[in-house]
Amino acid sequence: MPLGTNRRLDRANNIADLRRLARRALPRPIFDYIDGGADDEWTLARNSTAFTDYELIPDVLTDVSAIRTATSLFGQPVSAPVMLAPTGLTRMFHPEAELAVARAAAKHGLLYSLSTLGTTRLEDLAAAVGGPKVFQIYIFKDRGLTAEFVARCKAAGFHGLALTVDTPVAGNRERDRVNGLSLPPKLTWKSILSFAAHPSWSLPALRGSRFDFANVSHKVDALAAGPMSLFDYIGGQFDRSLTWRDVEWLAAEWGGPLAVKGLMTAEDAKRAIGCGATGVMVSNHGGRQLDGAPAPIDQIAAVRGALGDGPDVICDGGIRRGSDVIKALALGATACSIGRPYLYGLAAGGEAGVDRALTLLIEELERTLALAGVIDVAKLERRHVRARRNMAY
Ligand SMILES: Cc1cc2nc3c(=O)[nH]c(=O)nc-3n(C[C@H](O)[C@H](O)[C@H](O)COP(=O)(O)O)c2cc1C
Ligand SMILES: CC(C)CC(=O)C(=O)O
Repeated sequence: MPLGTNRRLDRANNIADLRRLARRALPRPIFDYIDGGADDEWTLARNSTAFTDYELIPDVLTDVSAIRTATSLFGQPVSAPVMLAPTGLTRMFHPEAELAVARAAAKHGLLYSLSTLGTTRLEDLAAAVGGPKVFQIYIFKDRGLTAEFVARCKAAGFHGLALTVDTPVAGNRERDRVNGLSLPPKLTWKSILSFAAHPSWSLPALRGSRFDFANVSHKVDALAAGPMSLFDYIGGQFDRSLTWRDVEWLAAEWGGPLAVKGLMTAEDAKRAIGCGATGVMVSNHGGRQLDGAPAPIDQIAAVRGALGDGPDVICDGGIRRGSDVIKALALGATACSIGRPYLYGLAAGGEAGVDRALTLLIEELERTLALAGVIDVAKLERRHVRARRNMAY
C-alpha cells in the first residue's frame, strides 16, 4: 500500500470522501465504470436522493446503552443488516480484488456476494475466506454453465445464490462509451496518458491480468480475440430468453436460500417467492440498467406488504449513509446491500479501504439507532419513518 494511504483512509469521514480518494487513485475510464450509470443517470441519482424524501422519527429516553444490530440473511447470522452486493471485474479496481473485499466483509461479520463475472474463482474465494457468502448468477446462453455454478457452489460451501434478472441486455452506459472502455483496455494515446498518470493502478496491471472472468473463462473465451466492450460481451453471452420458469428451475436445482435480484414491484416479488425464491433484492442495478426506474427505497414498503414477514427483502442501491439503512429497515427491509460504497474503498486502499467503508457505515448505523432511540434493528417500525412529501407508500 503506498505510504500515507492509511492516513488518508483514516481521514475519510464518509463514503463521499472515499469516492474522492477512488477518483484520484484510478484512471478515469476505470473510475467512471464504477461510478457511472445508464443514459442520463437519472435513476442513479434518484437511488440516493430518494432517501432524503423520508424523515426519521425518534423515540427519546429509551436507554440506548446497548445497541444490537445483528440479524440473519440468506439463513446466515450476520452482525448487521448490510451486505456487500456482487460486483464484476473487481480486480480492475485493485489487485487484491475479491479476496480483499470478502476478507473485510468477514472481519465485520457481514455477508459477501461474488459475481459470476468476478475475477476470482469461487472455489479460491471460499477456501481463502470464512464468513457468510452468496454467489450471484448471470445466466449465459451456454446453459450448462448455470448447472455447473450450482454444483460448484454446493461443493465450495456457498450459503446462498442471487439470480440477477435486470440485465437481459447491457444498459447504455454512456461514460463507458465515451471512454471507449474495453476489456482489456485498448491502448490509445489518451488511455496511455491516463494509465501513466496512475502508476499505482497501472504497474500491478502490467504484472498480471486484471480482466479474467475467472468463473466462466474455461467455457467462454470471448475476450481472447482482443479488446471487447462490455456491451458486446453481454450481448454475445447473456441469455435474454429468461423467464420465471428459469427461477423455478434454479430454486429446485439449488434447494437453498435464493434471492431474485433486480426486481422492483410487489407483484414480481410475490412471483419470485411463488417460484421458490426465499428472498428478493429490490434493485435497479445501481442505476446501471433501466434509466427511469424508481429508487429501491420507494418500493420497499409495497414489497414487504405483499410478502409478509418471512422472506428476505433487501434494499439494493443508493445507500451512502447508515441512516439510509435505518430508513429502509423501518419501511420493511430485512437489510440493505451496497456496491459502490465498498468499491470506492477498495480502489482507495485495498482491504483497508473496504474496511474503512464498512466501519463508517456501521458506526453511522449504530449512532443513528441510538439517536432514534431504538436499541435493536429488529425493533424498527414503520412509525420511525415518515414520507417528507405527500408520497403514497
Ligand atoms: C462496478 C459495478 C459492477 C457491478 N457488477 C455486478 C454484477 O456483476 N452482478 C450484479 O448482479 N450486479 C452488479 N452490480 C450492481 C450491484 O450488485 C448493486 O446492485 C449496485 O451496485 C447497488 O447500487 P450502489 O452501487 O448504489 O450501492 C455492479 C455494480 C457496480 C458499481
Ligand atoms: C461485468 C458486468 C456485466 C458487471 C455488471 O453487472 C455491471 O457492470 O453492472
